[in-house]
Amino acid sequence: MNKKTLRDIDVKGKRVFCRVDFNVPMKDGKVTDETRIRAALPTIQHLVEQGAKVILASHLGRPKGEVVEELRLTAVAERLQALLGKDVAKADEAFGENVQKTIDSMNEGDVLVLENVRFYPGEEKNDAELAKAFAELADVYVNDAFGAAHRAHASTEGIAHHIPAVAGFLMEKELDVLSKALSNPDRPFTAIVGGAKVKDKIDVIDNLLDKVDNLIIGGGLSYTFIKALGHEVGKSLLEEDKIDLAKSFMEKAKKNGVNFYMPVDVVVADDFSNDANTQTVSIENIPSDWEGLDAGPKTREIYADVIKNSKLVIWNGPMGVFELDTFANGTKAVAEALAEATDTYSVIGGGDSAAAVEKFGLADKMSHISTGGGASLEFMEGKELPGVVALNDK
Ligand SMILES: Nc1ncnc2c1ncn2[C@@H]1O[C@H](COP(=O)(O)OP(=O)(O)OP(=O)(O)O)[C@@H](O)[C@H]1O
Ligand SMILES: O=C(O)[C@H](O)COP(=O)(O)O
Repeated sequence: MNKKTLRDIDVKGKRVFCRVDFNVPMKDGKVTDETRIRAALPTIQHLVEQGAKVILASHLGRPKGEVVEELRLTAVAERLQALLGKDVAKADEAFGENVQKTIDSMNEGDVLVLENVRFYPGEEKNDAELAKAFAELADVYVNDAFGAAHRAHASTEGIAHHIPAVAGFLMEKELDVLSKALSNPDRPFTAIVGGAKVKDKIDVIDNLLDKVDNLIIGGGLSYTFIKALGHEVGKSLLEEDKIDLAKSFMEKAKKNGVNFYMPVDVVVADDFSNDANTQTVSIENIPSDWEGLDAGPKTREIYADVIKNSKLVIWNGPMGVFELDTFANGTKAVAEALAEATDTYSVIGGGDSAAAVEKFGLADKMSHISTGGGASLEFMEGKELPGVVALNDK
């Protein structure tokens, strides 16, 4: 990586403003998935061990510049305290006089969690004054929030222009894995793109077609491709205005010598529910009143074979409506094939695909599960991440 990291600086006795992504799922005031907190531990532990005064900042949810009681970071700070096994203080604001006083009284190795940075309208606007106010709290800025690196906000981008700014260990690892995958991949290299809409995946499919050996299309976006082949898709998800684009992707695959895989059979249902009537049909025979919600058994077998014969697989987006058990088999087949393919390096692109492998209990069998949904997608699209660009060059 051409950016400075924690390894390049001495933090002893320094006040370190460390941006993390503690945007974790919550229910009834409790953290329901602490993956992102755990992922930030190596950086936090390093800062503690090196004797820094550790000031942690994060957003939680989308409070839109206002204080939303349920989106305070108090429960998150409690989880962090339990995971770190040491006291973690929590401020009720993210900058200002009170916060300054708390920081003045910190000792080396102390940890403080600031309040949700999105309680302030200036955060998402990347307001220069707010960025300066954050910077005044600290001597050094560490960005470990890969999941928020695609956002140019005051605590992810603006602050980096005021004090020395480096990447944390999680940020470094995420960028290393994803850049190696895209710039110097082990081959055969397979990308699996699923999820709901073609429109959200246009740039990622386009960019991947220049890099991969195999492209697998699945999930709701398959139906626009099935329609592009001239078949009817019944009540399945279809983006009429993207049919020509789907055709152009198939042509680009051919031109680039990329093996293009899409479903050959699908599971259709008469209702969007677990108790729906279902049948498996080939893509030429989707009944007009039914909706395709999962990959069929032949498709699953083909996808599993491609995966097992790959050296590197990156996966973004589920193969069906995996949240409903009746339609989870396609997504599960992909997750299981990745788990069984021990010679294959698997990169799960955050978001729903990460939730799916968790749900199937296969998370520990994957080589790398990104903590970034939107961020990993934008990276795979070939876009620069503002939170990374703003860091100091090596
Ligand atoms: N055949 C289908 N019909 C309708 N919805 C589908 C189908 N297959 C998958 N989905 C839904 O797609 C949703 C996820 O797709 P979406 O494009 O929103 O995000 P994603 O691809 O998971 O992106 P990320 O992984 O970055 O969060 C899931 O909720 C899943 O139920
Ligand atoms: O959950 C995420 O993808 C990140 O924390 C970014 O959150 P955002 O989409 O609300 O900016």
